This record gives sequence, C-alpha cells and structure tokens, in this order.
Amino acid sequence: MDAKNNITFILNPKSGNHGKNDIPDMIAETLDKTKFEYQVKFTEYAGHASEIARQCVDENIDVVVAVGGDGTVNEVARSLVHSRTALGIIPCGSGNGLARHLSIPIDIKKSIDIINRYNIETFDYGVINELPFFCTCGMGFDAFISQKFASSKKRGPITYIENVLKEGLDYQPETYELEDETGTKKHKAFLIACANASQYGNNAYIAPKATMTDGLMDVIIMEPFNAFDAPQISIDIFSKTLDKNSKIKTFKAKRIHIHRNTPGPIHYDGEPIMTGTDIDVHIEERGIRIITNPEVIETDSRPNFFLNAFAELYYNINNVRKDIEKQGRRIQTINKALLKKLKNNKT
Ligand SMILES: Nc1ncnc2c1ncn2[C@@H]1O[C@H](COP(=O)(O)OP(=O)(O)OP(=O)(O)O)[C@@H](O)[C@H]1O
Repeated sequence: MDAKNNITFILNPKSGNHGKNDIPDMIAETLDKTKFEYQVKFTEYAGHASEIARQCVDENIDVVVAVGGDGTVNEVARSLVHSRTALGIIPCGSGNGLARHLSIPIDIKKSIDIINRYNIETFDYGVINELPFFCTCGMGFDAFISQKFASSKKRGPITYIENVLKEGLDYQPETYELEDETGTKKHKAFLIACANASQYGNNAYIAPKATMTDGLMDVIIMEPFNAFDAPQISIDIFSKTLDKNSKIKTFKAKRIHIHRNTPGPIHYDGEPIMTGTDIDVHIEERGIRIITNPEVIETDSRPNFFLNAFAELYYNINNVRKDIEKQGRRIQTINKALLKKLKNNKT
C-alpha cells in the first residue's frame, strides 16, 4: 500500500466572525483517512502560522492547510514558497480572495473535499518590498482602508463598506512615479493595485483578467474621481468589468518601481504596513504549490451583499444628481451635497 501523505492544518481562531471550535471535528469526519495522516494546530498570536509552517517545511510535511482568511493564507504560504510542501486552504476569513480565485468553495466541508482530491498545481506569487503576496498588494486608498480596518474591533463586510463610504469621498489622491520596462510616468491616483489573483476577496474583482500562471502581475491605476463616478466603479468591481471603466488604467508587468513623495502605508493581501517613499513590486514565477479545485467555478451564486448595497447607493446618488441638476448648482456644491447625503446614507 502507498504511504499516506502528511497534512498539518493551521487554524487561526481569530479570523472571520464565527467560532472555529467545530472545525477539527469537521476535518475528522470529512478528510479521507485512507490517504492522509494529519494534525491540527491552533495559532496563538499573529505571525505564529508562519513559524508553524516553516517547521512543517523542515519536517518535509506534504501539505500545510491554512484555516482562516487571506492574512492566515499569506502567513502560511510565505513559509512554503519554493519548497515541495503544498498549500491547502479552508477558507473561513472575511474576504477569502485567494480561495475564491482558485474556485475553492467557501464551505468548510466542501473545501476539505477539495483537499481529498489532492489536485496540486504550481502558481506565481508576488513580492512587494520583500513581503510576499499571493492575491493583491497596493498603495493609496486600499492600503489606507486596510489600516483603518485592521484597527477596527468589528470585522466583516458591513464594517468594511462603512469604512469605504465614510473615508472614500474625503481621501486625497497622491502622485506616484511609476517605472516599468517601458519607462517612467507620473500618475495622480486614488490607488495603485498590483494583482497576482483577480480579487481582493468577497468577489471584489480589482483585476478581472489576472491569472496566477502568466508570470506577470496586473497593475491597476485608479485615477481620481468624484462622488458621481464612485457607484459605477463599485459596480464594475463586483461585475468583473473594472478594466472597461474610463477611470482605470491597467497593464501587465513582471516588475515595477514606484516612487512617492511621502512615506505611507502599503498592503500585502490586505495586511497593512508603513513603508518609505520607494516601493518595488515583482512576480516570482511558479514559486508556490497549491491544492486547487480542478473544476473552475465561474460564478458565485451566493447573494452579493456588496453589489446590492452599491446598486442601491447608485440609485440614491442618481436621484440626488437629478435634484441638484434641476436646481442648476455648481459642481463643488454638488460634491458637498453628495458627501452629506452619503454620510447620512444607511446603506
Ligand atoms: N491566535 C491569534 N491571535 C491574534 N491574531 C492572530 C492569531 N492568529 C492569527 N492572527 C492574525 O489574525 C489576522 C486576521 O486573520 P485573517 O486575515 O486570516 O482573517 P480575516 O481578516 O478575517 O480574513 P480575510 O483576510 O480573508 O479578510 C492576521 O493578521 C493574523 O496574523
């Protein structure tokens, strides 16, 4: 009989909004014990998942499964790069961007079934200022909001949407000098995102065309916009059409360098960190082995909270715009009126 494969599950009890106590039982019930030997370990502090995963690589464990959200996946995966140990994912965070990109079901038992199928493929990952990322990294508004979100006691989509609405209209775009193999250009931008995978999480497709096997990242430059543009941008993000929006410039690159005038936050897979004025981003080709769903799930049939909320907002904003246009007021007054309306908006 063939030897069994070794799996270590690393469970982050702090990810997402629900308890994790029942997950070891679910693993015991669903994992195919004729194929695998396994152990479950709980993280005790931020960074612990990386330490456990590094030990697993040293012990030649076949698979380390991150049980948590993208932060936990990042911590585990960064210890596995360029090793033979594969990453598995049981997605139970708030966003689960990498799991969604790889068609891993957001359902604990179904995601364990994917591990049972043991379909391992090799994927690209990215590096921003020496920090590995597997989904996306960025600077500007998304890094700013990751910072706000990290310090928020409440987590989940509602907190996130509240933060985006509260902060988005006041946010001041920055100027960046972006250098790639074609030369250096200045961009005034609301945010710059570099994507290895297509989404931030929760089906927010910042880079709908990104694949993890092309050896390239998708660079997304979101230009400054006003309150009237915001709902359409949001709807495009959730409808996989952001690349068609007139406020978006996008291109593929293997390596970029960005210079900005003042230090500020960046994020890697949603984890914020302060950094200086110079930022390097590149893609490491085929550097991480991941257990993935051999069948691609094209559409996510679960109700999309964000899309519904933004569609309602879009409807409200258009009504405000019509009222204001009827009264013939100037654009600054329009923005102020919208700001007030949005801050009072319960969606
Ligand atoms: N035992 C622990 N105590 C406190 N923090 C922890 C512990 N284990 C891990 N962490 C930290 O918890 C943070 C959040 O985890 P994670 O990103 O997996 O969940 P999430 O934010 O809910 O999901 P997502 O990133 O998909 O939105 C990570 O930054 C990780 O370092």
